[in-house]
Amino acid sequence: MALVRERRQLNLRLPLPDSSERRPRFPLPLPPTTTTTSSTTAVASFADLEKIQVLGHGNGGTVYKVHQKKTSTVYALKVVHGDTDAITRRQIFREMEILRRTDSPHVIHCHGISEKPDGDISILMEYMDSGTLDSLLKSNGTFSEQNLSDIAFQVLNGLSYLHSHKIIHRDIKPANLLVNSKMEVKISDFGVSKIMCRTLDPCNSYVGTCAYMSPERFDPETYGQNYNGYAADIWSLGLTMLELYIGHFPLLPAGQRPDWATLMCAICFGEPPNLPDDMSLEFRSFIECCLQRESSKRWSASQLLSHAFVVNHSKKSEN
Ligand SMILES: Nc1ncnc2c1ncn2[C@@H]1O[C@H](COP(=O)(O)OP(=O)(O)OP(=O)(O)O)[C@@H](O)[C@H]1O
Repeated sequence: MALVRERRQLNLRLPLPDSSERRPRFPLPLPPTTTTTSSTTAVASFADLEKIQVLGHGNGGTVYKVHQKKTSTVYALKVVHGDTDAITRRQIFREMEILRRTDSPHVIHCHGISEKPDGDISILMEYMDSGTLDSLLKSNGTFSEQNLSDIAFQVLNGLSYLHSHKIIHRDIKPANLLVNSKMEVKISDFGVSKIMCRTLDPCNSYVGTCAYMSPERFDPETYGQNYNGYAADIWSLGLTMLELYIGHFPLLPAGQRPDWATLMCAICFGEPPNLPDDMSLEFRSFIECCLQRESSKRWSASQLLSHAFVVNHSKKSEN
């Protein structure tokens, strides 16, 4: 794998709205205390878990590597304290709601959720021992087409599952795709995701990491006839795949630190990203199917699962 030279940390999140707008307008109902549901697998007791190390800090919470003392089984435990702000709590409730509903080998599995009387929330998840695709890119460098085809196959299966259950992730990016040592890739972090109640629910809010947002999320009138959000996940996937191949955020020159306006212009009006000469025709076509500026021209997750880039490479992996 080639080394990534000029990789940089971008601040790609949109600024938060004024504090007056930050209170949830429709507070979500509180979930029941200590829950497991049909799609989650109960563990004996949260009290039997021992923290081993901090895996990372997210928006308002900390993720620990833990093990169950009786069985030595290792898990990841996300803990969000009760005194966090309303937006963070709203995000964690959304994540809990989605994790309770989902059961796919390509979506992070939740083993249980606990809520204490003081408001602390803990989500017990399967442990992914190789971190995220973002951390792998930083430590190992760019990915080969063969690896990317396999990654695309897995993420598309996850997205196809989510979309068929009317869930839009809205923050697909390398840092939200977890990996284990078997190179299994799973979609995580549902804090800004949306469950669509009706097919034509509007879905145009500015949430997620703005660099990976599709043109129609900035300008639904121009780029998103009947915009419903599913195609936005495909745009983000296209950018993610290209970033993992070239080693930097694809819509800007390597090393450029963009502000919000620069990013918006690059996404909505900039030239399509330059694709490297040595890229295969199949991969080139796959990226073009994801990065169509007009959302209705983008392929869906299930269509992309039959794209030659995914099918041909997954056939090679079987041999
Ligand atoms: N199931 C898991 N297995 C292994 N590591 C995990 C797991 N879940 C999260 N992590 C690690 O913990 C970090 C923080 O995760 P978390 O989902 O809280 O936030 P984030 O995605 O980094 O940020 P934010 O929620 O602000 O978007 C991740 O970047 C990842 O390195």
